[in-house]
Amino acid sequence: RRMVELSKKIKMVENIQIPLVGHAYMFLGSDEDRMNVFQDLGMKALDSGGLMSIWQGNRLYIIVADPVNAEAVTKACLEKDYVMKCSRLLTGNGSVFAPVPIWRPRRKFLAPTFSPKNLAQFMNIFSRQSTVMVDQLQKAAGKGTFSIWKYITTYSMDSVCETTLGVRVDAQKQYDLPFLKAFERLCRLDSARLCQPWLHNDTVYSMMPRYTEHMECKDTLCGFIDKIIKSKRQSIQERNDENSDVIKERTKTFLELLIESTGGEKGYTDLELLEETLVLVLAGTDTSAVGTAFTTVMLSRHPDVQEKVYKEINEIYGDSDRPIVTEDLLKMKYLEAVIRETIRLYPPVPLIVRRVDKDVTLPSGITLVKDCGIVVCIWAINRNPDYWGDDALEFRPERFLNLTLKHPAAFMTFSFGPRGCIGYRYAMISMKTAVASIVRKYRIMPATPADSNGKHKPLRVKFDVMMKAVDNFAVQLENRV
Ligand code: HEM
Repeated sequence: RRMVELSKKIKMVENIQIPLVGHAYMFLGSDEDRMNVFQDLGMKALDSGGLMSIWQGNRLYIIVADPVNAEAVTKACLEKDYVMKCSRLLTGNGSVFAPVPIWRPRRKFLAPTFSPKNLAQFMNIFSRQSTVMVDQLQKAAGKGTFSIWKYITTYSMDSVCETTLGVRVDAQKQYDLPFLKAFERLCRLDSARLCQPWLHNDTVYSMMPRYTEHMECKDTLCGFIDKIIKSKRQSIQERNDENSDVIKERTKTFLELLIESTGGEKGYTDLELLEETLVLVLAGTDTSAVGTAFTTVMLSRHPDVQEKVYKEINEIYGDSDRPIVTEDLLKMKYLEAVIRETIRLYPPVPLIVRRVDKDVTLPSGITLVKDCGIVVCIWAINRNPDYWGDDALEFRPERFLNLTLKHPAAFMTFSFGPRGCIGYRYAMISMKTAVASIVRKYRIMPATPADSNGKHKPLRVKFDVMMKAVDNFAVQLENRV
């Protein structure tokens, strides 16, 4: 009843409401249809002052498209929505989807492992893996249109596995490893389940044939990581026995940092380590890969911007083919602006869903009642003309040079508040290294040429756990000489 009263205070989406279903039917259709619905709802929320409401079955969801309300809800509503419980089948109590009492101490242990000092020691890994990616891309250079996604996502997977677990999975060279296949399949199964409300119930899902497949893939993935955890514990023990300072100074993976920061043998159990490292592999791989892939597409469509990026890189390296180091990344200010502008317009995670666990009064005076859901529409907030100007929909990287945000939550790509992305610095290092390595060697060209006015058709996007390009990030490459 309180939700019904609230729904009268916030503009409701105009589509017909079906008894018991509400507006849930709007999300049926293809991945592209679903993304179009999210975009449309976000833009309508913008038009109605930043908030909009929608019924999913018997629950009211509030769509938030302005940074003032987004800041308030991302700080006050830390519980993930019930719909996210589906993903716990894979990540258990891993921090990304865990209930607040479990998440809070875990975030405390995880946060220091992402310190700039720890991240800087990973630079040689990103650099080496990006060299492998550039070599692999040679197969596609000069051969017309192709999808760059496979190359970028395997670069990301190799980097994340090496920095998190300390293993070289060589995904860039061998695509058919059981671990990789299980990872890919699980992402698809999870995404399909999230978008089909009738599969949300655990009992119903456990009776479906796809549940068996889900659990088989989970066993493959977890078995692989569990073996690594056990052997890492063993080698840390051996190193401690040796007491060698030289060895202690080498690169420490997230797994080792977590074992240490939680108190070694007396700290996290193997299960807790498994859940947290699995979260890092899942949250860190495709997110950064999508950001990198969208950036290559934007560079292909904006040759003037690409030339500026190339010039900046050329000033750093000239004719040298030395590897990229941390200091180089600090000099790539324009490239950083290009990546930020890309992920403003094309945020890899276009929305987040939270649950109101106790009444929350928004700055506008509206009180969100316990148990309603909140969809923070990152897509729309990042395009809000009140905060980005009349050219909010245009790709203009210059806006990020010396930018002071009009509101701290106006750029929402990495979310906001205590539960925002912990890996944003890591992601920026990974994306900058990847894009710089590609532009250093290749000229990126669009899949199809621009029209006579130099304009391209709008980029078509779909919702597939993350937001991706419908054409799977098609571009062309040409060697720079
Ligand atoms: C462009 C790349 C990335 C984007 C756009 C992104 C986006 C996000 C967003 C939107 C959230 C917040 C969800 C919420 O507020 O409910 C999040 C959470 C998280 N991200 Fe990222 N992420 C990226 C890269 C990474 C990387 C590289 C890692 C780790 C290596 C990572 C680890 C995490 C973790 C662990 C959380 C959960 C935080 C918590 O609940 O305390 N992310 N990310």
